[in-house]
Amino acid sequence: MIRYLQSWLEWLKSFFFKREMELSLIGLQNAGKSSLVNVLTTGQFQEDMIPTVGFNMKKVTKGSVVIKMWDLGGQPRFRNLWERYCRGVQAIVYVVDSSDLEGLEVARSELLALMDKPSLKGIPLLVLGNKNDMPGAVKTQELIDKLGLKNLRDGREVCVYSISCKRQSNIDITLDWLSRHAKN
Ligand SMILES: Nc1nc2c(ncn2[C@@H]2O[C@H](COP(=O)(O)OP(=O)(O)OP(=O)(O)O)[C@@H](O)[C@H]2O)c(=O)[nH]1
Ligand SMILES: [Mg+2]
Repeated sequence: MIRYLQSWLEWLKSFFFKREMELSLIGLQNAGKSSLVNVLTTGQFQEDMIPTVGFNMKKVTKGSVVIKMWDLGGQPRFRNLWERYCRGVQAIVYVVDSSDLEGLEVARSELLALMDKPSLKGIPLLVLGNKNDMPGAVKTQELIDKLGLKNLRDGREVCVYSISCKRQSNIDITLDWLSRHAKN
């Protein structure tokens, strides 16, 4: 009876007291940022996506947490926006196409340059190796090495997951990680 009452109170609390978090999704063009936003907000994956021009904003609610997501364009001409949209967020989500070996080199240099900005010091980083459904996609450990993530762990929380928006694999742990980083 007490357990029932406790869970009911939890539910009531989550209904009335929502916490908000803001995050930015960045990464090269074609990595799957907008696909991830779609999967998180609608549960649907689409093959035919339109490249993001500038940025979009979407919200998703997980329990008592409202997650506000800035989805940035990854083409070279939009990358100068990344820093501005990462300032002050609770988490930065860096999406890479883990099946694009040539792209990983550029993904690495863009990420390291961004993480070097003093304005983004200490902001937790979640790296998502997307498209793990593709043949030849690199595994988590290889992604850590190829992106030079060990160099970033100094004073910043860094987490890496291998995901697929298409197969919707590891989307649940991604959402859990995000909601854990909401401000109290
Ligand atoms: N096989 C596979 N394809 C995916 C996956 N996620 C996304 N894609 C495809 O990758 C392409 C690019 O996806 P987007 O979500 O538009 O990529 P983006 O990172 O938002 O690209 P920009 O907006 O240009 O920065 C689309 O054709 C998607 O269908 C995945 O997990 N597996
Ligand atoms: Mg996009």
